[in-house]
Amino acid sequence: MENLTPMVAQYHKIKAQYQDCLLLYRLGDFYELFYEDAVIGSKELNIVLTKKKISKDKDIPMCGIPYHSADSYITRLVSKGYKVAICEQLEDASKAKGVVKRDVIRVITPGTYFDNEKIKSGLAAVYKKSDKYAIAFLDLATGEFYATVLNKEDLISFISKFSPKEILTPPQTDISFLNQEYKGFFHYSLPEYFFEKDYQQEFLNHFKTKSITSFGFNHFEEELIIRPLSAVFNYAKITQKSFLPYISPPKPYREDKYMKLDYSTIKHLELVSSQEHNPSLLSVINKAITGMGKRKIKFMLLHPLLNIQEIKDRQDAIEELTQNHTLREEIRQHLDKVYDIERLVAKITSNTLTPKDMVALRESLKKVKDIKKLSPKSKLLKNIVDSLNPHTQLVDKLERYLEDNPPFHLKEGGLIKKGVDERLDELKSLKENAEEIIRQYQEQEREKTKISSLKIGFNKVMGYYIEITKPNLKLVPPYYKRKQTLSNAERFTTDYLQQLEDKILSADEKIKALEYEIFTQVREEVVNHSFEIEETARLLGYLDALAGLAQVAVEKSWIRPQIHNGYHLFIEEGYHPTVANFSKDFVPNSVYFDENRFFHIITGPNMSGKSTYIRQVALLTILSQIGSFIPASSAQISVVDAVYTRIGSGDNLAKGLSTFMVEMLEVANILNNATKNSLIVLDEVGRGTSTYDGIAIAWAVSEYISKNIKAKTLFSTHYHELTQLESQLRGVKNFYLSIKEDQNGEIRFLYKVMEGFVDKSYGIHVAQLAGLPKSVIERAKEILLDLENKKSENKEEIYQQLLFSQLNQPEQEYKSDKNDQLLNFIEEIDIATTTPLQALMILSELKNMVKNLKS
Ligand SMILES: Nc1ncnc2c1ncn2[C@@H]1O[C@H](COP(=O)(O)OP(=O)(O)OP(=O)(O)O)[C@@H](O)[C@H]1O
Repeated sequence: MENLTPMVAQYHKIKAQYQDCLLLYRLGDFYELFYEDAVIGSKELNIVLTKKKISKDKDIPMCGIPYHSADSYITRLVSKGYKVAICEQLEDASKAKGVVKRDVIRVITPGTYFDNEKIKSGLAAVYKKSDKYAIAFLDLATGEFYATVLNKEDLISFISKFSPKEILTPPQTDISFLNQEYKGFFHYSLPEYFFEKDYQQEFLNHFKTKSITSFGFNHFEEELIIRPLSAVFNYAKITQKSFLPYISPPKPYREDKYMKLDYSTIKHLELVSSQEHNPSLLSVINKAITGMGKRKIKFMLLHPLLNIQEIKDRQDAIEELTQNHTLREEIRQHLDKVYDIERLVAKITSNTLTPKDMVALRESLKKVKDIKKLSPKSKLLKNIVDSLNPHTQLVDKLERYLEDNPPFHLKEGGLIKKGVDERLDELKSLKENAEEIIRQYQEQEREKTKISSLKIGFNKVMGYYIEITKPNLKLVPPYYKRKQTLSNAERFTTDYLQQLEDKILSADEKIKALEYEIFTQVREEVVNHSFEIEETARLLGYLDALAGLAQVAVEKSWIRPQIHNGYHLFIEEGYHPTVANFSKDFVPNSVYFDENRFFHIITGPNMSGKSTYIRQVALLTILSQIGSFIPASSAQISVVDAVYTRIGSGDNLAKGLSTFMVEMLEVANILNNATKNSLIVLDEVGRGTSTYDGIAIAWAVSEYISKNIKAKTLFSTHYHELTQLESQLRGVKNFYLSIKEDQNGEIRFLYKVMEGFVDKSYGIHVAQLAGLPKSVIERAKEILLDLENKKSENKEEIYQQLLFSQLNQPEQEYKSDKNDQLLNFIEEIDIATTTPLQALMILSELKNMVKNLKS
């Protein structure tokens, strides 16, 4: 290597250990980036790229960010997926001999950046064995730590529910399928050894256990699950170094406890995030007050329960809170003073805290005592309140020790109250009373010396001194030591004054150091209670979530659905929880599923409310199974094991798959996985291809579900032809969204679901609503009228023939007489009685026939 200055040589040595990171190298008040890092930094942060001279004829690229505002720059880099290594000066630059000692004190990565509340953290490790994926998820900010083994589909859904920012795998593990579904994470590979024996041992040692079965994991999955667990844990430990927050033992994630909600269902039903201006369901029901409560409601929404008793326990709790206003209000008022304890624990244990965080923790824990005074009756609420730990001793100590209004910085003093430490009190009183003490000493010396003009003064150069005017010099006692001679006076000091001066001048520094020491001891004590405090945070979060759901129920007059294990599912006069929120005129609708009517075909013109209705049923079922009340007049909900949806959305192209392919993949997933206890919501399946293919697929899918799966299904469609299934298949029932047509042919949407179907499309009306030019609409109306006025007897026949010729006819036969067929087909068309939709289908078939003929 060329002749490098000692500092550049040090840089190279450190950088070599952090090759995959941008190295922020501390130089005085700046973090500097060099070489390639500087080029990247200046581009990504939009800061000037400069040069640093490292030898007579060599410059290297350099850019710098000020130490005091580094956070915002680091946030930007990390959000873009860079890992940032923070290299600090480890000694006082002014006292260093040679180049200042430096080292990396922490590596900040997208998944481990837990100390910025505006950015979501979350780290996952995935280990693949044959077709199984062991996954561990760790959020350093909130302490969530889960692990499980999943198949590919469930892995996608897990990732979308927990949304980790960083996913770690051994090299060559392909998880690109995740990226196709769920964006928003960075994938890094870790060396194989992170998943192997030594690291596993490190992990077990940390938790002082011999096996992860002690955390509740199954013995037969142990060998697999420990791999991502130890990888994720050791990665956090290695990157965070001494800033690693407290990590509680991992918990098994039991997906079989919860209703299955796959990624597309979560997305299509807009459970936690929505497109455009629609609100998500979460935003409507999330009336929790604390961070813990808000996170708990999100978890509950993404994990509806299957166990009836558990659901009922939640319902009982929410019911009590809706009926007992005082109880609800008191809980919420207490929680209003509770900070995000989980985040506070992370900050305190990782030593990234400010003194204010410690006070915030104290104030939050103090509220537990008040909450424990409440006496709810329902089992779950009682359990929560009884299990809450008031942390009496710790709170007392924090109360006795911590000042109520400490400064922002740890080393500025002002942290510890009086009465905690004698030395500290003495120092403080010395500092506060310095003037008085000096005045008293001056008084004392005046009396002793009989010099009434004796004066004690202070300046920065001399410190404290006793000033005696020239005429009085003869009275100066022998223990006075001369310090300075002025023209008309002399200045002295005494041993006592010297001691006082030392004490007073060093008191401030000593106070700060002593306060910091005491504060650190108190912090240690909090760290030792981390596990119990996190448990308290979780219980408060649960209480907050239940009180929040009760608040929604009261504000919106929602009712308690009856939950049962049978098959039927009735919702009377249900509302869509998010759409109805914004529309005063929302029309309620009912749904009624039982063994004889479980497959509902919903027809109706565009914009008549089909999609809203079928989503509403799914959302109300999900809400019921999280234990929430729902917007309806009454409801009986059978526990469903999964909600599947096939609802078109515009963002599929990003996956590189055609819309139709995505549609079919989703349908395949449903047909392969749904059971009789599932709820399936299909919105216009088959629309993405030619009309005939579409009808054929929709028809066959309906047959398959109603004959083989028998799941409760809502199928909205524009293919009126499907309504014929009602007479052919058991369980199939037709419904339509009604509209009203006045004498002038104007229509009004009534949004009411009725039994049966209407064989009219109203396409022109919707076109009119959409703002097509008036002349086009008028002309279309004329043509339609003309067509409708003429009748045909064999219209249905032709149509049936058209429909089934493709479904039933052997291909060979079809080809042999295609010429004749085409001619017959055209001859048999009765234009007068063909509806616009049928006309379109006929046109499409004609095109197909001509294409066939040509080929
Ligand atoms: N029950 C209701 N009461 C009042 N307004 C409703 C109701 N249901 C739906 N709407 C309103 O009607 C509009 C259209 O609803 P929706 O998208 O469900 O219709 P659609 O029949 O599925 O339409 P398309 O067939 O074009 O997809 C929405 O903007 C919605 O706000």
